[in-house]
Amino acid sequence: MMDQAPRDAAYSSKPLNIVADENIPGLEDWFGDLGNITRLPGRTMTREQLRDADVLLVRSVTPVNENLLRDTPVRFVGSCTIGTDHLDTVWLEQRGVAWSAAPGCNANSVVEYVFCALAALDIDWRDRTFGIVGCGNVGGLLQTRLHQLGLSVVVYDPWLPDNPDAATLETVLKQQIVCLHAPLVKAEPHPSLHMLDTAMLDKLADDAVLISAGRGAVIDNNALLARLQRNPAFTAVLDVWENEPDINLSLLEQVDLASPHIAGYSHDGKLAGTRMIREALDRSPGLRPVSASHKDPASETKVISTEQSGFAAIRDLLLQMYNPRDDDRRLRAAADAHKQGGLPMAEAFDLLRKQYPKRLEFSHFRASTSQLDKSTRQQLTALGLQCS
Ligand SMILES: NC(=O)c1ccc[n+]([C@@H]2O[C@H](COP(=O)([O-])OP(=O)(O)OC[C@H]3O[C@@H](n4cnc5c(N)ncnc54)[C@H](O)[C@@H]3O)[C@@H](O)[C@H]2O)c1
Ligand SMILES: O=C(O)[C@H](O)[C@H](O)COP(=O)(O)O
Repeated sequence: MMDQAPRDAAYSSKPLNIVADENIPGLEDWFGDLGNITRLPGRTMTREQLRDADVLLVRSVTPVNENLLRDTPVRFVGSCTIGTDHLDTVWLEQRGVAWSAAPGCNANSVVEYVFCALAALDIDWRDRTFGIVGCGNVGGLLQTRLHQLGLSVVVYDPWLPDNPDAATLETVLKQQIVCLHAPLVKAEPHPSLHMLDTAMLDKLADDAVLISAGRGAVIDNNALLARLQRNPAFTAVLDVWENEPDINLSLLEQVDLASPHIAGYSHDGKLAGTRMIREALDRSPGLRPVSASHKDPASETKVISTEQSGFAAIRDLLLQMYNPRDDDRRLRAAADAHKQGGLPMAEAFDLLRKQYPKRLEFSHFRASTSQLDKSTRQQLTALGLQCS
């Protein structure tokens, strides 16, 4: 991350021309006071569209590199995402273009997705062992939650050898539930591209559950397809895919729970990304600090309850808040429609993401739990629900 002075000093005294991905929520609230905002589809942005832009705001689908920015006046690039693999940060820094991503903005959303995915598959995690690959904001938060739930977890993160749960990749892959939260890294010394190839996938037990919510290409998708065809009892949950948005439809048929890269798409996580980029821009020397007229929307609280007890109660409450089966159903329906001559799959995948329903994080819910036993209430609290 680099907060560096833009080269044009006059830049700070005039309204900014902001070009932004049309799928960034809260743009007007967080950037409207700075100048003009032009909204464009992120996937197809061109250099020509940036010829008058001072600020470029993107999501993960826009490769930001010399090809896009050469000879443009862009002096600040903000990506309202955790991932940065779409940014050529070396080129940006060489050119003195300030940039920022939004570390951790939707980490909580991804962790909630993991528990809801297990609930949707009716997998009682309370007697399973967990392995986490990549232990940053997402993996680290999942690790903390698992500790709070009193569960056993080992983690593989080559940059964090002192993590108290550190283990080899092989050991992590032998756990009953394996969660992938590594970024896509192509460079040595620790590339993650196809880190799970045929040999590594074979380390997973036949009845393992593999949840992938980092970046698609961390798993060799053809190797995963072969493993699933060989061993249908193996459970795969895929939120991220190789070659998004043009995903492998044979793989989609084989996975147990599928979604169009929306693990981080809670309303809270998306808005946090927008806010963090505004804050980064305000810290950027030479850009005008403006009186903040924007504010976070009032928080909503919804009351939920259940007739169930024990794990069934936890499962029921989680799925009332967010049921990944709905995402799975929509993605499979889009694939079926495509096969019958509907939209190209890549367009359908992007449309599902663009039209994603508003999803609130657990903290917005109060569970009416007086009839539940103490241990169940403690687990719900550890998962982040308010209990009454
Ligand atoms: N599915 C989604 O909606 C969604 C949402 C948020 C983030 N993500 C992806 O998840 C990734 C992780 O998010 P984060 O917030 O934890 O990022 P982070 O940068 O906080 O942490 C990433 C961790 O991965 C580790 N790492 C790097 N190379 C590795 C390797 N080869 N093997 C194992 N670990 C490695 C790093 O040391 C770091 O601790 C992001 O980079 C992003 O690509 C996906
Ligand atoms: O890196 C991230 O923050 C997530 O993968 C994010 O949810 C990606 O969403 P997108 O930018 O593709 O809309």
